[in-house]
Amino acid sequence: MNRVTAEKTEGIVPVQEAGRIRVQNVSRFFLQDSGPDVIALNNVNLDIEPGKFYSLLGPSGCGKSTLMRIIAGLDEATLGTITLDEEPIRGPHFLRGMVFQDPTLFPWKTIEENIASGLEARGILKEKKHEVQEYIRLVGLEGFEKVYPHQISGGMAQRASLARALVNHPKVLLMDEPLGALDAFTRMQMQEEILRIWQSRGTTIVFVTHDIDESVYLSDKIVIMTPRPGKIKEVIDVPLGRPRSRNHPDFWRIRSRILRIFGFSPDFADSYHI
Ligand SMILES: Nc1ncnc2c1ncn2[C@@H]1O[C@H](COP(=O)(O)OP(=O)(O)OP(=O)(O)O)[C@@H](O)[C@H]1O
Repeated sequence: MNRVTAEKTEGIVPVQEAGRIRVQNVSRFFLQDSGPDVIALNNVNLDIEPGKFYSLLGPSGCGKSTLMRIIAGLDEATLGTITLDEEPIRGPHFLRGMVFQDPTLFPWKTIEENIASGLEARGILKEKKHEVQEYIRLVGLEGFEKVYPHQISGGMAQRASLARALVNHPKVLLMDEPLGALDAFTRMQMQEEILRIWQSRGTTIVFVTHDIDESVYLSDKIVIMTPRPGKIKEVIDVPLGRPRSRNHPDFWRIRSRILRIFGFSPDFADSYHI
């Protein structure tokens, strides 16, 4: 453990055991009054191993958010089942923490109150209040406890929404394009932060992105999805150690393989967003 990790994770209560998600024969159809019905997901099967970092990668409309919303319990599959540790998913639950592209903080609450809101909703804020400060420290927001969301940057707001999910000790953290709205510099900083927190907490992560390099940099496994109908084309292993170098030949090999799967030439160097 490096010095920063040791400093920032010290005092944090032990993590829940990481969860296993099984997606079995899941389809989601959207019936339209006019125009053809949409097959957002078509017979998707995926076994998400506990404690691993998964990315869902694919172009717009391939069903990434739909799959995340069903895992989160915010939407229901038309066909098939999804389980967390063998328990069927029925509705949202704090054991499946969610972070969206828009940090969705309550504007009238301070950062501290926002992070505490999940505990408050579960009626356990009184006994767990000390943990709020621990998570504020874990995500690097010390000194910003009493400020309101409009007073902080997008990156800081995303840290707050990450802390709000983590304070509930989720078994799984679902992150739907959490870095999509950030500038390139903040985005790279946040990639490091997410890795640091994931490595210290051990939670299973499912992370949606359009960015091939981001998926190779972060993930243990990359789930490649394709649209019309939305389905999984391939699950790619990323057998690279950490920390990773974006310039390492093995990094480039995986990146090139993904570009080829999407039908791009591997020397299509500048446009790695799909
Ligand atoms: N509520 C809805 N009603 C009708 N169609 C929908 C609905 N939600 C999603 N869809 C359609 O389902 C398909 C998959 O959408 P989804 O948002 O899951 O894709 P995505 O891969 O997350 O896209 P993006 O990267 O642009 O967010 C798209 O064709 C979308 O238009």
